[in-house]
Amino acid sequence: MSDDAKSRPVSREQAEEAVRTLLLWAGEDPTREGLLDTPKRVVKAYADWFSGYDQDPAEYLRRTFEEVAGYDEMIVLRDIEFESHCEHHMAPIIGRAHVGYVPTDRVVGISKLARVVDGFARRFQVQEKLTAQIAHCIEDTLRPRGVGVVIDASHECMTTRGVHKRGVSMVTSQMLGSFREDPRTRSEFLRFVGVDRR
Ligand SMILES: Nc1nc2c(ncn2[C@@H]2O[C@H](COP(=O)(O)OP(=O)(O)OP(=O)(O)O)[C@@H](O)[C@H]2O)c(=O)[nH]1
Ligand SMILES: [Zn+2]
Repeated sequence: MSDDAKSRPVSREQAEEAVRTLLLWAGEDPTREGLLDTPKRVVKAYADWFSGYDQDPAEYLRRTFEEVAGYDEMIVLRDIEFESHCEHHMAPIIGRAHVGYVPTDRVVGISKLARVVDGFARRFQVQEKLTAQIAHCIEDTLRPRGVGVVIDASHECMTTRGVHKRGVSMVTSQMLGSFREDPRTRSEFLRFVGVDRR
């Protein structure tokens, strides 16, 4: 959500006005000194948290390494910390993603997998959708033998409000190709990721 984004149906000023409305609704006085810059700060924070709408995560996977083209074993990036927001309450989802794939001919720089996670996480999300989007993006772009994504995250809409259950985390997975069809590949990935450690 960059400042100069042209396709937004509302302006930054309108977004700031909406924050002022929420402050009023909560019982605050948005004209008191401590809150004067708050709408501006909130909109700036949103621009950061929701910057994923300005990104096409598939673009991060376009540059592949020829030098490792012969490598055909599993590659796993685990413990990728991310922050997202649930689309139901706009509350934070804080967690870790684990991403693995077995390449055919396309291998990417490992940081790009983390960029794909962030590109989808920095949107309003449902964890199942986030998990599937990451896996399908890698499948569609790299055409690997298989891909697996596991996400372990806590939802603040469940910890700071509603049922108030702290320490609960939600685990989701999306396995495609050999990760779905071959039980050995699937269990190798889950062993690498170690989601059963604790
Ligand atoms: N499956 C799934 N559910 C989610 C996710 N994020 C939030 N939720 C749930 O979405 C549901 C929304 O339920 P509603 O009954 O419409 O909303 P609510 O009255 O605020 O529900 P409570 O959270 O139970 O107070 C809640 O059960 C949330 O826990 C997610 O990523 N995946
Ligand atoms: Zn929620």
